[in-house]
Amino acid sequence: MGGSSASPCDLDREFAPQIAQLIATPPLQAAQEYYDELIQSKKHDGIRVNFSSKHGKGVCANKDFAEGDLILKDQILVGSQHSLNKIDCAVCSYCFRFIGSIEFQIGRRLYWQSIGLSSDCTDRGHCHESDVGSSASSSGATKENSNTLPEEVLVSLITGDKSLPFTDHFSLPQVVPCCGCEEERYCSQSCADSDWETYHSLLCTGSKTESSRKSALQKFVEHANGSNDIFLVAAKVITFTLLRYKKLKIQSEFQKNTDESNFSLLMEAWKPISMGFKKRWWDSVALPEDVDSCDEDSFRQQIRDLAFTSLQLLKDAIFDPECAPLFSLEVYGHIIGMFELNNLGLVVASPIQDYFIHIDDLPDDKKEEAKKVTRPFLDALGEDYAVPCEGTAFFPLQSCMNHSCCPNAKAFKRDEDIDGHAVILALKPIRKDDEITISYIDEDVPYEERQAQLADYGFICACPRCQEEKPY
Ligand SMILES: C[S@@+](CC[C@H](N)C(=O)[O-])C[C@H]1O[C@@H](n2cnc3c(N)ncnc32)[C@H](O)[C@@H]1O
Repeated sequence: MGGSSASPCDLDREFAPQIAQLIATPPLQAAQEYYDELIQSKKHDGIRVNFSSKHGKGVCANKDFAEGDLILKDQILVGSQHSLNKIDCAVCSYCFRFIGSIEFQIGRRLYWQSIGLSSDCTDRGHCHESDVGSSASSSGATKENSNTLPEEVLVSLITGDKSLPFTDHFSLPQVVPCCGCEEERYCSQSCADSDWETYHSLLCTGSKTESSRKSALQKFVEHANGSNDIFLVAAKVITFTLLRYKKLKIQSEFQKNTDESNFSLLMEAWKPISMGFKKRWWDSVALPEDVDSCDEDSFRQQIRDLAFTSLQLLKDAIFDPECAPLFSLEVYGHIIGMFELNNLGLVVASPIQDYFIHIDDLPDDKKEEAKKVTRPFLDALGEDYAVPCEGTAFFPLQSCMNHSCCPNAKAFKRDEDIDGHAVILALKPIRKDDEITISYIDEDVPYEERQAQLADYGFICACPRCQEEKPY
């Protein structure tokens, strides 16, 4: 679609040349320098980022890897837990580690479940820890009680008054609340400070925030929660850039305050994001199966309108005239497109699973005793008793890895990987200079299905396996 109807956003016209620079693929040399520096600063000496005319960026091995070797632990640049997943998992909003205690995790999940809020419920406007114990406040309840545990038992798990056996083997970091709002919680003061400095000071809806911004932010969040929570992570990209811009501005105080010098600071602040592979969201998203191809234009127009509504709400809250091009629909669409196209799932396994496995593995006498206490909780949690933390994140190096249906590496969390870092392990021996590939999809399905899934990423796979299995 793109060009078939004019953008509803005035900024798209007013700042067209600046926007073109923001969304352009960075020059090869600048990109190479950026990745070389990043790899050096993070000491990922086993890899390098290469550029080819065929698939753009790709990651190559800088040394031999044996099967099972760790290739890379890639730190999130910008990420966010899915809104609905917040009901199931309490994690640090900065590093995505599980926090509190096993009792806290189990208690809050069963509590929300008991009052009808669960991750398959669509109204999640009221899930604050401060509501615990006052179920009348949860007007969003939509589900029958699915466990029979008394509310006071659940509340005492959350408050720490009740403990479960053997949880001391699974201690989690204490909850450090955001100094402003009830939404964000951390595993340490240092994560709280980093989040504040990097994104959250502009997105906090708490007491430190001026009331007009607060209500605008609340409207933005409500719209994202009711439509697509990818807007929340897109907003974080914008605040990440704005806050970097402000820091650079302070550092370069001696420079002239012209539009030109401000824009070059904005380009510098945007640099880590500029490296991500991007396309306009509404142009690149695959047409859902239930949308007829003759309705494609109107489908794409609807997505663009949805993004525009979200952007307007975000602008009401945090618009900064010095960084106006960043608030254009064109840039917003490319940021969202970056998350859609980069295979950027964030997953952290729940410690609840390890806890119940531990109970099951106890010697018989201890096991019986412990199970008498834990069984009702396990039964109430049901089949999905250990939902992992899930979200969307931009990993600067993992996002340079190309896809193969016969990959030589895999994103895989080991027992010790308890935060949001992406962990890439070798699936087979990899020789120095080989390209490192991962699979963006479930590769254990037939050729046609794989190609259909890869349509979401905007390419047709021609890896050795696909060439072999391609029907003539
Ligand atoms: C996560 S990025 C990978 C890095 C990308 N090559 C770049 O230049 O930034 C995903 C995009 O890379 C391209 N890509 C990845 N694997 C590919 C493959 N096997 N064949 C063709 N294009 C591929 C597609 O355009 C895809 O949407």
